Amino acid sequence: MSKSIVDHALEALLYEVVTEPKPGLVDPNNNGSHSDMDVYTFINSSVALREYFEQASQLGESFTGNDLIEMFASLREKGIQAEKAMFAATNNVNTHKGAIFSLGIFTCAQSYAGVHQQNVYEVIRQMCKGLVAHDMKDKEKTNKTIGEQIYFKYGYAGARELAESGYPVVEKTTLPFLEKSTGTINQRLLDTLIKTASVIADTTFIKRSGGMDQLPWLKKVCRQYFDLGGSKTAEGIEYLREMNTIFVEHNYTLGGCADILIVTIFMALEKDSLSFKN
Ligand SMILES: CC(C)(COP(=O)(O)OP(=O)(O)OC[C@H]1O[C@@H](n2cnc3c(N)ncnc32)[C@H](O)[C@@H]1O)[C@@H](O)C(=O)NCCC(=O)NCCS
Ligand SMILES: Nc1ncnc2c1ncn2[C@@H]1O[C@H](COP(=O)(O)OP(=O)(O)OP(=O)(O)O)[C@@H](O)[C@H]1O
Repeated sequence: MSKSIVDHALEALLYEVVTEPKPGLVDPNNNGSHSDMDVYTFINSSVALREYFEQASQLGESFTGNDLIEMFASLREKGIQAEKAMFAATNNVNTHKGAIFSLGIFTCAQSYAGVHQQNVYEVIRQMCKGLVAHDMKDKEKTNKTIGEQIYFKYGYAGARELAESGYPVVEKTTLPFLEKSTGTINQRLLDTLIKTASVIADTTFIKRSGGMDQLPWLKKVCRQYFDLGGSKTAEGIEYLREMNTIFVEHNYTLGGCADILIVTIFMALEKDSLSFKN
């Protein structure tokens, strides 16, 4: 088992939650739009997930079959157990459901890619081939998850769609953006979070804002943040605090963007491109 991959997965979870000020999301100073959790809940949840990331990494290292869809099926079983471990550690609060899915995929795929000298995004595409069709075949299902409801209403498959396409947004946009960014790690991660919010459609935001209509507004405020100089200016930071106030008023959040930030941090740590850069 590759120790550093597991360490990087846990570091990615913790780097994300300590980054502040984040609009709507939990950070050390503020619970954002999440009254049922705080930064300590996230620490408990992260530590409880170590075993899962060890299993995900081990699976990627040891899988010898030809069909990576089978590796993903096996990862998902472990993911379902990990969700139980998360709920047990958080008093039944959903801290890391999206991260169990996305970061679990990255941890497993990166381990497999290391052993087989393959491209991690290509490995993910092979693992998640047909995922949306596989998960979204029952329109009549009762008790649909938010992701399923959004898919059947708008045809957008959120976290599953990004996984099936091999996270092009990470490979082409958020990771290069983070790698080029400068400043403290906090500044670089804040800018990368807002960059992420300007390029993906986050189903937690769609759910909390009641549909797709507020997505153009979100893109506009992200642009405004960068026009003000982003995390390197006092105006940019003040704007994030104002965004947080608006997010809390409307109960908006960016849970999916946080997950994409987490996997972006994970890849940057794996590539050793996240040290302090002036
Ligand atoms: C696909 C997942 C994320 C959940 O699906 P669900 O239908 O509940 O989706 P929903 O859209 O509500 O999203 C869940 C979480 O994904 C994250 N997310 C939202 N949008 C995005 C996005 N565009 N990109 C990445 N992550 C996103 C958020 O954290 C959100 O809370 C996963 O939990 C899952 O497969 N659940 C089924 C049970 C399972 O197999 N669990 C084990 C997973 S390894
Ligand atoms: N720092 C963070 N703060 C808050 N949420 C985060 C953070 N990082 C990641 N997330 C993601 O946001 C999701 C939580 O969103 P949300 O609270 O809307 O879900 P829920 O608890 O299922 O729904 P609700 O609270 O509406 O009942 C988690 O799955 C988690 O992956």
